[in-house]
Amino acid sequence: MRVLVFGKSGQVATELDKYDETTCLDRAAADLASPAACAEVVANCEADVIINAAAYTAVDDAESDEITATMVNATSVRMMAEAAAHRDIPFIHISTDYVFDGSGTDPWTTEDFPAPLGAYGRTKYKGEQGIVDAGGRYGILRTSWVFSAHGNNFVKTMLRLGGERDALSIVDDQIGGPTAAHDIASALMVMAQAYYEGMGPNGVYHFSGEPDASWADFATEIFDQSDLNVNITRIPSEKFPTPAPRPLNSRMDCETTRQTFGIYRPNWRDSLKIVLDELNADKG
Ligand SMILES: NC(=O)C1=CN([C@@H]2O[C@H](COP(=O)(O)OP(=O)(O)OC[C@H]3O[C@@H](n4cnc5c(N)ncnc54)[C@H](OP(=O)(O)O)[C@@H]3O)[C@@H](O)[C@H]2O)C=CC1
Ligand SMILES: Cc1cn([C@H]2C[C@H](O)[C@@H](COP(=O)(O)OP(=O)(O)O[C@H]3O[C@@H](C)C(=O)[C@@H](O)[C@H]3O)O2)c(=O)[nH]c1=O
Repeated sequence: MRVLVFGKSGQVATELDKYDETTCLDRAAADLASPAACAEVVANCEADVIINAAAYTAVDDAESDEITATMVNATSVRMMAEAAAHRDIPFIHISTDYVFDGSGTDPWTTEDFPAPLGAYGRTKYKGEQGIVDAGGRYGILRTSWVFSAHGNNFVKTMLRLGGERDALSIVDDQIGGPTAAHDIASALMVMAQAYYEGMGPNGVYHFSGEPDASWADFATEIFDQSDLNVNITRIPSEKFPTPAPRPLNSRMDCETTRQTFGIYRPNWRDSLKIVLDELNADKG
């Protein structure tokens, strides 16, 4: 199986790059700000499966730059999916909990209707719709709160801030599943194999680490596992204003993913240990 990955240096793409089956394209090889050029890459590629791991992920910046975010997260995605459909190549894409409005406390199922609160979520939802409209074979994996030893993420922000300060205020009313990039890559490769064998049904799938937690719970575990002594004040979202509103309820029901692909929710505390070990090994 030959898997062509859009994105190379991102958190998930860095983990996908570790698999023998993958070839990863960086921005120079495929710039998602140029949709026609990306569609051309798909039209001419030699791949059995495509995974798109590139995206405009700066949630707050997207509020003031929705045009670029739309180009990268929606227009290019639609055109790449159309080119893949034309050649009958399965197209696997990653989406986000931020397509939901965060209401209620029940885990979101794949049947629930997205209603994004901000520009990033809006552009990601448009990307999903473009893939469905393209009419080819596809799998969309919605995940949440991604962390890894590479790139920008909450774990690395906490380690940096925890090294500078002895007290932090962290939001405690947004609840979701922290998910390690290496677990997402593993799930994507299981899906890729299924689609390659003609067995993966088209659809949207949910995948997040368990148990569900607040950002404050996540920060507490990061500091515990790192032996950093930081006093955490648990605050409501309104005490931490950001340009983009975040959903309060990001819980995701991952049952269909388990039933369809045999992919289980990973325990994020175990995965965090692996990531912290990797960061420590990089330091030493
Ligand atoms: N991060 C998270 O918490 C979550 C992410 N997701 C989704 O998971 C997927 C992977 O995210 P993650 O690995 O965290 O992403 P990162 O933010 O770590 O990396 C984004 C990647 O996209 C690339 N990229 C951005 N703009 C362009 C462009 N115009 N052309 C080509 N490449 C571009 C970046 O390239 P470069 O290095 O050149 O900038 C980088 O490789 C995305 O679809 C994201 O929406 C879903 C839920 C949570
Ligand atoms: C730095 C910091 C953040 N926070 C809060 C703000 C926010 O509600 C929460 C997480 O902040 P971040 O900006 O790191 O995370 P954010 O960029 O919102 O992360 C999101 O990224 C996109 C790409 C996704 O798809 C989502 O699933 C999600 O992972 O933590 C604090 O409460 N205190 C702090 O000191």
